[in-house]
Amino acid sequence: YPDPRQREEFIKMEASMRIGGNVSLSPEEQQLDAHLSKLMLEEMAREDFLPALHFFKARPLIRSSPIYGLLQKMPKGAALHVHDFAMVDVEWLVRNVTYRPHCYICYTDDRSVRFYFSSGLPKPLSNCSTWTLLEQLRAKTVNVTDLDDSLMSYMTLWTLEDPELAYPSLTVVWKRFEQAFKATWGLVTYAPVFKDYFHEGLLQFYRDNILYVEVRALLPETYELDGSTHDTEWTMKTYQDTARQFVEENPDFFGARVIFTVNREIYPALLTKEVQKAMKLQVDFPETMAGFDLVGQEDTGRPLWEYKEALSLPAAQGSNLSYFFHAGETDLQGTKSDQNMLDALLFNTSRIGHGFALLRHPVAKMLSKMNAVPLEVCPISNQVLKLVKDLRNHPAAALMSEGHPLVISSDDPSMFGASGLSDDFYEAFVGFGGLSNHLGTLKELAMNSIRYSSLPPNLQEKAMALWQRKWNKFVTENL
Ligand SMILES: O=c1[nH]cnc2c1ncn2[C@@H]1O[C@H](CO)[C@@H](O)[C@H]1O
Repeated sequence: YPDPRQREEFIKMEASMRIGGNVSLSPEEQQLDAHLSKLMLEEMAREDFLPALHFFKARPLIRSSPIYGLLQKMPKGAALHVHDFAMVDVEWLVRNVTYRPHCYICYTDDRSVRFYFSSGLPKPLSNCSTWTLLEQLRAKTVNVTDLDDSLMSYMTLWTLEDPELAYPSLTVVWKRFEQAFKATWGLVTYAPVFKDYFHEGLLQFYRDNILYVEVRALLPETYELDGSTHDTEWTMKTYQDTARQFVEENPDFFGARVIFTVNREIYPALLTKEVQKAMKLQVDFPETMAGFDLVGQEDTGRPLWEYKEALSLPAAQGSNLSYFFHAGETDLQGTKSDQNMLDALLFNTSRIGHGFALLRHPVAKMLSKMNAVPLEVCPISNQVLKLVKDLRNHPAAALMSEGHPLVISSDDPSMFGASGLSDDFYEAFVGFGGLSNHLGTLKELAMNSIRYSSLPPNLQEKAMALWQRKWNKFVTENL
């Protein structure tokens, strides 16, 4: 006959192992927590459990849920995993950016679009129609709203169609995903737009109650109307200036740092130059440069190990360049890329982007836990990019239950129709634990995002103090 006291102890033990399991709550926090539990019960009693639905179908229901309302108001800390050109909703790109003068458009053979700002007719692109000035196209168009809606649809995966029909396979969804970035490219690399885009991106995160952002950035050349270009340093400096300006305008925001990224299609011999560039940026922009990463589809890209020579340079040269590798964003087991998490850890990565495959790699999992190398978990991204259907089955649900270090982020909110971090927090909070989660979970997730940021210790302390003030205010205002 089982001993009921021992049973009680085991249950407590599990609860305390969870993320947030040991966070102590003030009387006010306990009151809010009780309210939150009631809301969670209601959420779980719904006929459709929202994290089990595809986000494209769940979004309107999520947005009207009281839990979402709270999560939106909650100070969520930092967004540590977001990509440069997927921060701002596409509505802003179309309604603001494409209405600026000198904006040309062409339609590609594979049903996408390209944009380019130019004082004269741009040079023709292969596999693209002739360039048309958007202003003229709109003047000739009867239903401009339809035209604008169609422009938006090229720059996001978000659709009202059945997502399973629109994106039947991983290959298809990734192709459309990269197409959407290409469609965005000519708008966001136009120098005047580049600045405004980042400012708007910070604003959208700030409005979602996030106080600090780390951007994965390709740092491309940007161009002007006359076709002249600016180099990587310009791009980096513009990030720095824009972040500083934003903090001046909004003193309760903590700023932004940049993780320089290169696509993992690059030839290994060519990565050396990129890593050297990263080391130089680290010296020239110590305030803003956070580190280096490789991006793009992991299954089809080169495994990290093929880049080992280039990636060994910083240590050999005494550079303090940090790594923030994407790794384990794959479903394929036993492939070369399936070792990326281990290799990321061997290269001393500061965090792991995704780590979706971690449960299948006990050694990598142990190293990540022992060395406190957190995963950047992006629930909606993993669902839309077809790694998991029902978010209750996301590996992070298990990892959260055993207190594995992780943070929640949104990856590419504009691509998925998400906004800031709130949608991903909803999926994580409700989907990865249901009633086992509580206010302590949310508190620890938010604190993790500051603790595991690339900010130096003295700034981390300041950011944490700022977050704590906001948190206390949030708690008292929502009792
Ligand atoms: O979830 C992701 N995994 C890997 N790469 C990504 C993800 N999201 C975006 N990018 C990469 O970042 C570039 C834009 O900066 C995109 O072109 C894409 O290759």
